[in-house]
Amino acid sequence: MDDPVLLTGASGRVGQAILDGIGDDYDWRLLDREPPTGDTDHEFVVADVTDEAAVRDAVEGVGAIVHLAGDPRPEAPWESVLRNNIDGTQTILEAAVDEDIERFAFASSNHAVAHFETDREPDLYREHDDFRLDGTELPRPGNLYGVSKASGEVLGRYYHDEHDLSFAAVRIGNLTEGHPPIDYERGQAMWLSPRDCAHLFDCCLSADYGYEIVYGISDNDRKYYSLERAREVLGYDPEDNSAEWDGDEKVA
Ligand SMILES: NC(=O)C1=CN([C@@H]2O[C@H](COP(=O)(O)OP(=O)(O)OC[C@H]3O[C@@H](n4cnc5c(N)ncnc54)[C@H](O)[C@@H]3O)[C@@H](O)[C@H]2O)C=CC1
Ligand SMILES: O=C1O[C@H](COP(=O)(O)O)[C@@H](O)[C@H](O)[C@H]1O
Repeated sequence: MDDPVLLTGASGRVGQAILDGIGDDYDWRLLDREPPTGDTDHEFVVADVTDEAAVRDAVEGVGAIVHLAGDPRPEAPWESVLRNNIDGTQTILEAAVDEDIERFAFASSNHAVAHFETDREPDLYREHDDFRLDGTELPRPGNLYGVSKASGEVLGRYYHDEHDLSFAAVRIGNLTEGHPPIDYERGQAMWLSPRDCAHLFDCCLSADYGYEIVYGISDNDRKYYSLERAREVLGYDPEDNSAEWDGDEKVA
């Protein structure tokens, strides 16, 4: 990718994991509504993703977009997810197709499919259980935040079908600063390490695809999300496994 890549929500946890991992590999244009707290090596746009004029300026000249900006709280109220997550995503997508960008990677979430866990927990969190979601299932959100993430996936489907935009939704599990403790079974099953996160979004920026929904977790022994589609289409090859960690400590 020779053209700049726009990274929205760049100041957050996922944005920082991506920049820590592949910050030197692309010409980044960062966007966040909060100004950077320290020095940054990259161009930084302070803007809200619902501000259409600012978004159009930010998208000008970029070849791809990694769209992370939004309200990440599972308990976020409707007003917030409607504005920040749904309207913000539509604003960026509309600008993206007008700019004819090549690839669009979207931070979706495990919360878009949380109700598949209902009636299956805790068994599905355990190694012996072979239940897997593979990205072909319809959403079953567990909260309004999950509804907003499912809406982002559907918006991507529309912009792909209508405008031929390459769109990859990554249903991120749980990228935590301190790794989930070994006895938090759900967290262990959903863990995405910072380096696997950076690698996965790198794949989204380099692979050829049309419309994809993939799961964003590490290669955990416990899992109920399949990694097959991410491996096959994007070339995702995760290095980490939550079973080898307890909190910040490597135990295997
Ligand atoms: N951290 C995780 O484990 C997971 C994160 N995600 C998704 O990944 C994305 C990033 O999440 P985190 O980095 O964890 O959240 P975060 O809260 O650390 O970062 C989000 C960033 O987006 C910015 N932002 C929020 N609304 C904005 C707006 N309207 N305009 C411009 N900037 C805005 C915030 O200022 C913040 O810097 C979110 O969309 C979240 O839903 C999905 C699943 C799991
Ligand atoms: O989508 C998200 O999911 C992670 C994990 O959620 P949890 O409810 O299983 O802990 C969450 O940490 C993150 O804030 C959210 O954006």
